[in-house]
Amino acid sequence: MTGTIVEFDRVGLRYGTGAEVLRDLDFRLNEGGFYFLTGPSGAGKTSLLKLLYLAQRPTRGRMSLFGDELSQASREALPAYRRRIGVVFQDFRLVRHLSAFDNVALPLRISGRSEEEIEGPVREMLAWVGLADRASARPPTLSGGEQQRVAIARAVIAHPDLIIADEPTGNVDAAMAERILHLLTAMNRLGTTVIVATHDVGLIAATPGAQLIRLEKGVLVDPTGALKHPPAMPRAGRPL
Ligand SMILES: Nc1ncnc2c1ncn2[C@@H]1O[C@H](COP(=O)(O)OP(=O)(O)OP(=O)(O)O)[C@@H](O)[C@H]1O
Repeated sequence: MTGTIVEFDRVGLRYGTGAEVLRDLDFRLNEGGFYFLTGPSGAGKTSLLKLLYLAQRPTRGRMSLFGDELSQASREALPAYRRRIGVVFQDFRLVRHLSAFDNVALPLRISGRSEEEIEGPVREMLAWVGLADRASARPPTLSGGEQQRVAIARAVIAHPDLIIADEPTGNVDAAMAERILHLLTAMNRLGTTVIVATHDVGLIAATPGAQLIRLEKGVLVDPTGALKHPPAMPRAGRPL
């Protein structure tokens, strides 16, 4: 896989009339790549992910997704692109009145799959994230870590072309973090491009094939070469 799935060309983002929180972002993500997005709190990681999952438009520059230039695309054009993306939000964003099963089933239902095609994969995915016995529970009755696992299952169930995960292991223990990473790397091996924002050095160290993108105060610290010549992987224990 050698195609470009994401391309940013001097992209900037500001909220309202504030200062730019992202500046001059110039980078590419290759189809089938596994990327970690790191940087201090407030550096702009979530903002960059919001651009990628089309919840924010760049205020400057050009951005392409799946080969199409989208900075000026109409609002009506965006849902078709969003359906190709699985997102794990930092705050989960589960549908409160739906069970864990129905939350995970949502992307399959949206894509028109029959109930027979949905039942097995959803049960299997819930079992994988350790929630087989919580299938009928609604999000408000689940712990933060359980909600996070439902959110991850929902993001990957329909085998999207791109998975975007914002701190996907922030609320789970080390064993579950390893399981989640395994799930993401398995999806990646099947061809899905994965980008994970994280402060978790252990997660990065456990993913030798991944590339690092680092943001500091809204700019890529290696804007020209971060991805063409990725920096060395950090050693466990070194702060990100
Ligand atoms: N909706 C918003 N309106 C105004 N400013 C915002 C908004 N969202 C984020 N910001 C600002 O943009 C900057 C980058 O925030 P962002 O959440 O992208 O950082 P982050 O790197 O994801 O941080 P963390 O690691 O703490 O999640 C911060 O200064 C933040 O206050």
